[in-house]
Order: sequence, then C-alpha cells, then structure tokens
Amino acid sequence: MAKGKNKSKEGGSTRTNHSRGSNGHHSKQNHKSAEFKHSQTHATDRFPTKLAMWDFDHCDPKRCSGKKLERLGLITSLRVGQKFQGIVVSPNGKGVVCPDDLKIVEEFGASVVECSWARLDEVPFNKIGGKHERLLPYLVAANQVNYGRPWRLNCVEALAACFAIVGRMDWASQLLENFSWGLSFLEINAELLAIYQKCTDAESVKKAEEEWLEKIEQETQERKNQSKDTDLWMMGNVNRMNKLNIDSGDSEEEEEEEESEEEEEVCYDALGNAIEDKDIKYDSLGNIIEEKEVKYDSLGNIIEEEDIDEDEEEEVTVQYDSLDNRIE
Ligand SMILES: C[S@@+](CC[C@H](N)C(=O)[O-])C[C@H]1O[C@@H](n2cnc3c(N)ncnc32)[C@H](O)[C@@H]1O
Repeated sequence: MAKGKNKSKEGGSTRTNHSRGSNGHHSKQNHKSAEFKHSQTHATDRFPTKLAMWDFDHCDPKRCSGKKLERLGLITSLRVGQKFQGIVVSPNGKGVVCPDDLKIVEEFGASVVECSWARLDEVPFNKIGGKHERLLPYLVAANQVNYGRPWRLNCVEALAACFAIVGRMDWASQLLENFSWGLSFLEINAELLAIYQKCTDAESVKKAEEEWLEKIEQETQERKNQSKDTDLWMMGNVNRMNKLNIDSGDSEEEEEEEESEEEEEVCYDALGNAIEDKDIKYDSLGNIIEEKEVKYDSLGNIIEEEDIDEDEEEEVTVQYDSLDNRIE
C-alpha cells in the first residue's frame, strides 16, 4: 500500500480541492465546490470532539459515509504512518468499546478506518491506529448497503456507536442526523445500546453481548417452533387434509408440492426477518461462518472431511492420433 502523502487537513489555507486518500490517490469527490466550502472550517469546529479517519479510497464515494462526513467538514483525514490518540474503532481492535472509554472519547475523540470490508487485508494496520484500538460489540447496521447485518457498520455508524456506548447519545444523534437513514441506527439498536451503556469495562460489555446473542438465538428458535405450529394449525388436521386431497382428486404433483412446502423451515435473522434456506451465523467481524456438515462412520466417530478446493481441476492428459482426432 502506497503511503499517503500529507492528505490535506480539513481547514485552513493548506487545503486544496484535490485532496488525496490515505493511499495517496486523488479523490474525485473532493472536486466539488460545495464540499470545499464546508471544508474551510476546521472539522473540530463543527463537532464537539475530534473525528478522524484513514481513508483508503476503496469505496464508491457516493455511498461512502466517511467521505460524506469529510464533505460536511466534520472529519479529519489521517495519513498512513499517523497515529490517533483517541479511540480507534477498528476491525484490528482487541477489546470492545465500553463506557469506561468516555474520558478518552471526550478528550481525544474517535476515529475509523474508511476501507472496504472485502479489502481489509490491504490495510496496513501496523502503520495506522493508536493506543486505544477497539472493536464494536454486536450491533446491527441500518445503512442502505448492509441493512440488518450485524457487526459490519459503516464509518458514521461506527463512530455513532462508539459515542452511544460511552453515553454520548447527543453526539451519536448529531452525527447520524446528516444521513436520511441515520437515526434509525439508534432506533433499531436502542435496547442493546441501553444495555451496553449500563456496563463499565470491556469485559462487562462482552458479557452483555454474549447474553444478548444467547437471547436472540433462543428467540429465533422459539419463532421457528412457533412458525411450524402455525403452519400445522393453518393446515388443520393433516390426516384429514390428505383424505380431502384424495377426495378432491388433487394430482400427485400438487400433493408433492404441498409436502415440500410443509417441510420448508422459516428462519429469522436477529431482526426477525425471514432468511431463506439456512441460519446465517456471523463471527465477531460480521463474516458469515460456513457450517460444515458433520459425518459419522458406523462406530459414531466423526469423519474428518478434507477441504476440497473447488477451483482445483483434475489433470487430464489428452492424446491425439495422426489425423488430430482426440483419442478417448
Ligand atoms: C470497513 S469500513 C466501511 C466503510 C463504508 N464504506 C462506509 O461507507 O462508511 C467501516 C469502518 O467502521 C469501523 N467499524 C465498523 N464496524 C465495526 C466493528 N464491528 N468493529 C470495529 N470497527 C468497526 C471500522 O473502522 C471499519 O473500518
């Protein structure tokens, strides 16, 4: 990753409208004159605490919340090699943001890493960050790109989540108000944020997160059971129904269709939305965990399955005769 070249700060006479991201690339978005007007004022004049980001220009500037905060003159860009004194909300964090972080947030602010979730391996985490790098506990995104997805928040949501957890709901709202969908982030996570706010250190937030996850898993299970019961109830007496089908002369095909519908399980995500096919499980960064099917031998021992690389093609030697016909 190329080192960023003094990306201009938000304010003062040093700023040009050809600013660069942390990776040193020009950012088209900064050519807009309206945005330049905003940037004439220093970011910290526009927000009660310092907001900063390392911007790797991975994302579509039109959809990027970090870029929007920059256009609004609310956030300062940091260069690769530059560290941040406040809370660094980052996928590279070890502990989670907790109410005990309030002082650091109020005194030094909060920062994020503006990059693509799909390109985290390109981010030189050893050259950015700071002393207070933090993950966020389980929260659900409300932004249009990842709506309903746990853990994968965008930059403005991540900053707002940090403020909300340390008890600065005023700052969280102030930041999110700049986005049409913004305040819904606080609404859909209200119950959980209130729980985190009552915690103290990172450990207590982790514990609250675990309890929440257990609770939603239990609720999901209950909903599944309930939906099965409802299906049955809607169908009435299944035995009688089969008899009626025979009497009404329903074709075998139709019967099969009905049976397969009956077998279909309805699963829900953490927000109660129906998920097709299977439960989706996420790791702490919102990556989908693929569940492997466990197979047993006749003695009940687990059969370890070798990981099969689907891209790997079998090598076949093809031979041709003197007329160039393929010999099978
Ligand atoms: C990967 S970027 C994606 C940004 C997106 N393109 C946007 O429009 O804002 C989101 C950033 O928010 C912060 N973030 C979001 N969710 C997080 C979580 N669960 N833990 C730690 N940091 C998180 C990190 O700084 C992360 O790099």
